[in-house]
Amino acid sequence: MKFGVIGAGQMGGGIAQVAAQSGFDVVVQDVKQEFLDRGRAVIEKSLAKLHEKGRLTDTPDVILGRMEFTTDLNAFADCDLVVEAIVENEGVKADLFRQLGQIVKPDGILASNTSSIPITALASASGRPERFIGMHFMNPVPLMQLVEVIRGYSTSDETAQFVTQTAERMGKTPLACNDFPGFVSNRILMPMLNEAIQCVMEGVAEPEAIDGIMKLGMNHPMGPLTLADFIGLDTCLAIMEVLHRGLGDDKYRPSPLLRKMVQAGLLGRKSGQGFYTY
Ligand SMILES: CC(=O)CC(=O)SCCNC(=O)CCNC(=O)[C@H](O)C(C)(C)COP(=O)(O)OP(=O)(O)OC[C@H]1O[C@@H](n2cnc3c(N)ncnc32)[C@H](O)[C@@H]1OP(=O)(O)O
Ligand SMILES: NC(=O)C1=CN([C@@H]2O[C@H](COP(=O)(O)OP(=O)(O)OC[C@H]3O[C@@H](n4cnc5c(N)ncnc54)[C@H](OP(=O)(O)O)[C@@H]3O)[C@@H](O)[C@H]2O)C=CC1
Repeated sequence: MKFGVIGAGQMGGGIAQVAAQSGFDVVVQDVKQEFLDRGRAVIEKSLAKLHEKGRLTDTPDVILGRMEFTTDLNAFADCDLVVEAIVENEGVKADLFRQLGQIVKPDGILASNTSSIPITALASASGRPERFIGMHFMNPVPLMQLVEVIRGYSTSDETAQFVTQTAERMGKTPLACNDFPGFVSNRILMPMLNEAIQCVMEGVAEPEAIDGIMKLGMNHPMGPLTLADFIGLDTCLAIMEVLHRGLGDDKYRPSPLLRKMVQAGLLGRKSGQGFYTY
């Protein structure tokens, strides 16, 4: 199977890595060579770590040998499945899917790793809504079990079955849900992270204490502010905006502090500064 991934950021890189670990031939595309180089370096580091722990069936070199890195979208022409993992912005994703619908072979399946954006709207933009689906991996992809599989209004049974089986071949556990803003994962997770940010703004406690309370008191593996920094505060804000707009309820209003931090360029781990310094 030929597996395409668009975006060599934290999610795209992880998806491409796990696809190659599973034996698929993988093409990764990003807009600039420097993003591809950075993505490849992250994959190499992750593979080295997994190899050291005896968790790979092939060597990192063999796995990397199945991967091709390119800035050319035409490289997706003969892909059986293309998963998009670019910025969480509906307009930008829709533009990309409009192009991909023209490039990828007619029986190829297109999928979005979006955290929250309506799958049905992206499916319409692609011009092949029956062969379009949400395939939502969790961060960090090499370590997390779940793939949320989201059917759009016109997604065919064959497409859903193919993507479910592909997720299983990647060693993941696919779980199905319907096309509502934020699906299940982020409808439940993101308001909690937003509330933790609101607690910082209102001075309820220091960030370390908020995270410590949720880790020690609720057995969460990461505190909510550490997790928001890890996901990216820009992505968290984009998801809250989709929830707020899409569900029309003020309980999903993004915290003003979250908005302000994104405006200031404090995006969390990826920019070196968020609630913590990296
Ligand atoms: C926003 C969305 O749309 C949806 C989302 O994805 S929301 C985010 C969902 N993800 C989460 O909630 C993650 C919550 N965090 C966790 O589950 C855990 O902290 C974790 C699995 C990330 C890390 O596990 P951990 O037990 O806390 O410990 P940690 O010691 O940091 O890491 C375990 C090992 O994995 C390694 N590791 C971390 N990331 C890795 C990666 N990408 N590849 C390979 N190895 C990795 C670490 O280096 C570490 O190795 P050592 O044991 O040799 O030191
Ligand atoms: N972060 C997370 O925890 C999770 C995120 N997601 C979703 O995955 C997607 C990607 O998120 P994430 O990996 O964190 O983001 P990143 O910012 O790490 O990576 C996005 C990558 O896509 C590139 N890109 C932007 N626009 C285009 C384009 N038009 N064509 C090709 N590449 C492009 C970016 O380049 P540039 O740097 O120039 O913008 C960047 O390299 C989002 O939809 C997000 O909601 C899903 C699950 C978890």
